[in-house]
Amino acid sequence: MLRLDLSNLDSRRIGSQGIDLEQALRAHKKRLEAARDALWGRKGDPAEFLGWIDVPEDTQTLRKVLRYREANAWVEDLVVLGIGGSALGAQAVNAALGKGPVRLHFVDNVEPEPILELLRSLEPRKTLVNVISKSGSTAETMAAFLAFRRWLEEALGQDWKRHVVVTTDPARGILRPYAQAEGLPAFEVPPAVGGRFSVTCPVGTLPLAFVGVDLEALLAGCRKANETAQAQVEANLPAQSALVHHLLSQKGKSVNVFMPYSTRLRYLPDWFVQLHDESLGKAIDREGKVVHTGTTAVRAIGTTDQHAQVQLFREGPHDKLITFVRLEKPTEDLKIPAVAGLEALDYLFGRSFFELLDAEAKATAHALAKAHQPNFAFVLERLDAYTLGWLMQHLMWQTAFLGELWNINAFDQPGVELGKEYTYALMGRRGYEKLAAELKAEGVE
Ligand SMILES: O=P(O)(O)OC[C@H]1O[C@H](O)[C@H](O)[C@@H](O)[C@@H]1O
Repeated sequence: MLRLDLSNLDSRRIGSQGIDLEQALRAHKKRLEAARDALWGRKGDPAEFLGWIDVPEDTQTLRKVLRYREANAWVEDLVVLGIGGSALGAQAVNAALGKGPVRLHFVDNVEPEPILELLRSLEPRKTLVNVISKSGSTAETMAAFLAFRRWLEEALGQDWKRHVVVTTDPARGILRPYAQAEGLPAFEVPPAVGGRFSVTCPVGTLPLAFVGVDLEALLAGCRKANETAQAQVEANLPAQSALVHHLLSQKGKSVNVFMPYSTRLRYLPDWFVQLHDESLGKAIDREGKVVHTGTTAVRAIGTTDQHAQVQLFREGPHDKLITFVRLEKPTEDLKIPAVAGLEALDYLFGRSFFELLDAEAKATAHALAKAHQPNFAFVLERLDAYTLGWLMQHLMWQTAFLGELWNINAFDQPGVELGKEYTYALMGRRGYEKLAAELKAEGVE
């Protein structure tokens, strides 16, 4: 179960910084319905990159993933080589729900020391490498693959092939033909699913199958989010949270703090930051007009960041919308014991850690509201696969709705290309000689 707690956005509570949600829903009903119908209507067109809506229905692929996991019971360490959308979703779900027995490692940077440290800690015979790249061309992932493939081959000879599994586009890029030529097992990233929307396809499900996540439940939660995204505006949770973002951005809230009260959800903000920022930070709208849309998502974790960032959230610039994720029930709880001689702490004696966590979440949200800082919460009944799947698919929908409201393409990322090309030029890639010369003339070499 997932619900929205919008009480700290209410203009009756926080004044002009807030909104009257009921009135806003009425006023924007037509627009939200048009957005909803446009998204559902375009779903079948691969060029629209809305394939993530239907992926949770694909039980056949899930079965294939689960069969692969069963056939590879020897794996003790699974190394994911992937970056951005090819790593962040699985990383977030693993931290929240992964229970082993396999140890999952993510290589999503090219800093040599951590890669060497990981390589030195692994036993090649017990290690499976999952190289994940939709494009099959991302420099960081490919560099890591070259290194891990060599490491496996040096240790295992021709048997290295049993230790690599590829996840990539069914046709495009260099990984697919390479997997075919070498006879490597390979899973697909559906062409109409962008990386940051891919956690429910084998990009996410394959690594998560090795750490015992209930994938059936995760996908069922995603389907529940789809159901709400189809509903009338009054029951359409993604349309509502998107509207909140839209209206608050119009009130100058250009920063979007995403703050789960959960250490288990510590990587969810990283996943959300990519989803939100890459999708919505756009220079040009669908009509070709210069717009520079976007709000900047910021990571925070409660209670930890109460002691680091909340001072700014409360008293700093009024440029923020704060999104909390709160749990209603713990999976397990721990009593705080009474200790003689420390009676000053008797307000804690006999209470539980979850009670304290919950009190801090509510207290902080209320204290922010008192300072007229708008905030709202996704309230999860508990942290399980179904609810997390629901939340993640909800956030994908929220992003898609915002793309519609802002009339931008939420599914491309043209702004990251030039940096990649400069990298190729600096690395001396064939075909980039002219750009390298330009960079040199500009003092970059
Ligand atoms: O899966 P890949 O093609 O390797 O892409 C990995 C990531 O890199 C790119 O630069 C994009 O900005 C991201 O949206 C993408 O998730």
